[in-house]
Amino acid sequence: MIANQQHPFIQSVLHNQVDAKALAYYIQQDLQYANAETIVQTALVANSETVADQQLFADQLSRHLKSVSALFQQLSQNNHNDWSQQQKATVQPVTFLYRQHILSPLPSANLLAILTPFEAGIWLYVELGKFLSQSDQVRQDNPFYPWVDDLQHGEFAGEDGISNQFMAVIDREAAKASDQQLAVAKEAFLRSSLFEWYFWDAAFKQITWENWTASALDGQAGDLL
Ligand SMILES: Cc1ncc(CO)c(N)n1
Repeated sequence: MIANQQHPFIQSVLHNQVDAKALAYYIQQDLQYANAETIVQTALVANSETVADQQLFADQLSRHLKSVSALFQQLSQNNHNDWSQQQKATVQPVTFLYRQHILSPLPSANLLAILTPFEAGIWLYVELGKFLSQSDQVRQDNPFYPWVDDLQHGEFAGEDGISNQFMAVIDREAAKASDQQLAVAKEAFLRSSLFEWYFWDAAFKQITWENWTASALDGQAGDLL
């Protein structure tokens, strides 16, 4: 989490120096990540054992779909990007890997396994939102302001926010899990935090499959992009 706070992309937000190309890449790739989150949330509904859990996940899925388009339209407008062009971008390498990471536990049909890597991303976003908001440096003229505002005042943060509600489900399910299931869940949580860092990094450098291909094929793969 601290590494995420210190990442140059987040630092550029803090200093109102977000690069327009990095933000455009972030918007397009996060929309693709959000589509994977939609699939994860349908699996959470499908694998719930009570109507109360089904309702929790279905209600959040509905809010997710509303906020995804509202927030990303606002970010696109702030960044002078055409909203109609943002939703059909190629899924780039890091986005591809992170999506696979949150989708991979779906066949397990296990609530703890499916919820943990997905909630880790929400938790990290809430914490980063808090970090940026408490810095008191991100104002309305900052193109990333709607993101910070959404995470602080939206449905995610706070005592009764969805992140805490999902954490409570994780704790409840963890009490019934085997040591091996707990170890897998913990690893999945940490890997999501790592993927979050790489997601900022990919946006900061606008990493594409073309970059990866050139880097691998021209034999100058020195720095891992
Ligand atoms: C990459 C990423 N992680 C977490 C969230 C929170 O839902 C998001 N929208 N995108």
